[in-house]
Amino acid sequence: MIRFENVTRTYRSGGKPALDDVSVEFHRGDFVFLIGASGSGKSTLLRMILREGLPQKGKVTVAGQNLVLMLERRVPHYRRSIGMVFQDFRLLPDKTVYDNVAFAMRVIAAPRGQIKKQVMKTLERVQLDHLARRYPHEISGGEQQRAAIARAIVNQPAIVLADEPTGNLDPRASAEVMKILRWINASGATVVMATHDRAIVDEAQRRVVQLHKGKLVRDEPRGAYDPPEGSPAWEVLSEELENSGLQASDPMPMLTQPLPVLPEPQPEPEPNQPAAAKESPGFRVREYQVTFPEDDPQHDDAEAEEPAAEVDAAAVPEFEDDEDTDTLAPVEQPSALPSPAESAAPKVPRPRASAAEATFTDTQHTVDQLRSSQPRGIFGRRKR
Ligand SMILES: Nc1ncnc2c1ncn2[C@@H]1O[C@H](COP(=O)(O)OP(=O)(O)OP(=O)(O)O)[C@@H](O)[C@H]1O
Repeated sequence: MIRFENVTRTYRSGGKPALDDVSVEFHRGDFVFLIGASGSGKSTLLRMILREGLPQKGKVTVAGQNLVLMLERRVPHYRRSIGMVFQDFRLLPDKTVYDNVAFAMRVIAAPRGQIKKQVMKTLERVQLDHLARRYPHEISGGEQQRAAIARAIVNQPAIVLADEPTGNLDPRASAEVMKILRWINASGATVVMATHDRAIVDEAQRRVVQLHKGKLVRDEPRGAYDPPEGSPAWEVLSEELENSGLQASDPMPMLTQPLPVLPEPQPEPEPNQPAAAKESPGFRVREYQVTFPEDDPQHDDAEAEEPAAEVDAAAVPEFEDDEDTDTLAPVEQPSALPSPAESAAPKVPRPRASAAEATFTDTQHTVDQLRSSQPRGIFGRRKR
C-alpha cells in the first residue's frame, strides 16, 4: 500500500540527507512502529506519505499512486484518505470537542445529518461522547489526544499516521491512545506510528522499522525497541554509541553501557490546564487564522453543518496512476472499542519521552489538511 523505493530526501543542498536511500513497504492493515533517535528521519518519512515534501531521488507510491508524479491539484484529495495524529494534539482551541471533530467533515461538505451521526459515533468509540461540549482546555491531555484521533478518523481514512502520539501523555493516557490505535488498525486501517516510547513498542511486539541518520537499519516483523543483539542494527548503533549522544529513550543496543546524562525531568502538567500550558518547551505552535464562516461568533450553529457545496460525485477526479490496483477505500470501523480490561495502564513504568521538537509545528497545516478532507468513497474509485 505504501512503498518507498530508494528514497533520498535532503532539506538543504549539500547537507546530510534526512532520508538516505530508504526502501520500505507498508501493507494494508499493517501496524508499524517507526523508531529511531531524534533527527533520524521519522517525521520526514511520515510527511512524505502525506506528500509534504518529495524525494530528490527515488519513488514513493501509495495505493499505486506515484506521489512524485501526482499533480498538485490532486494532492488535497489524496490527503483525505490519510488521518494524521500529532504529538501536540493540534485541536482548535476555540471549538468544542464535537466541533473539532465535526470540522473535519464540514470542510468536505458532508451532509449535516451524516456529520451529527458520524461525529457522535466516533466520539463514542474513543469514549469522549460525554465530553463533546467541552473545549480542549477543559479536558485532560489524554482526552485531547483522543479527540484529535477522533478528528483524524472521522472520515474513515485507510491510512493513519501518528507522530509521537503518546509523547506528551502519562502511561495511562498513552495506554488509552494505544488501545484506540490498535482498534483502528484492527478495523483495517494501516497505522504507522513514530515513537520514542520504549515500553509501548516492547509491549506491542509489532512490526518495527528503525531509522538511523536517515538510513533504514531495521525492519522486524515483530520486534522490541532495542534491536536484537548481533543484528545489523545493533552493530550500527553499537559503533555509534560512544559519541552519538543517544538519549536513554532512543534505541539502545548495549544497555550495559553507561547511560548519557539525562535532562532534568519536566514537571507533570496540572490537570485541566489550557492546552498551551501543557506543551513542551520545544514546541512551536503558531497562532493561526481560521477564516471559515463557522468561526464567526455571529454564525448560526444550526447552519454550520450545512454542506458548503453539493458534492457532485461524478465531478470528483479519479486517479489514473500506475501499476498497482491497490485502493485507499475508506475503512469501516467496528462497532465498539475493545473491552475495558484492555485499557489498563501498562504494567511497566517508563520514562517520559524527551521533549523532541515537533516537526509538524504549523497548526495551519492541520487546518489546511482538514480543509482538504472529503467524503468517504472517493478514493476507492480509480480508472482502470
Ligand atoms: N524543514 C526542515 N528543514 C531543514 N531540515 C530539516 C527540516 N525538517 C527536518 N530536518 C532535518 O532532517 C533530519 C530528520 O528530521 P526529522 O524531523 O525527520 O527526524 P525525526 O526522527 O522525526 O526526529 P524527532 O524524533 O526529533 O521528531 C534532521 O536532521 C532535521 O534537522
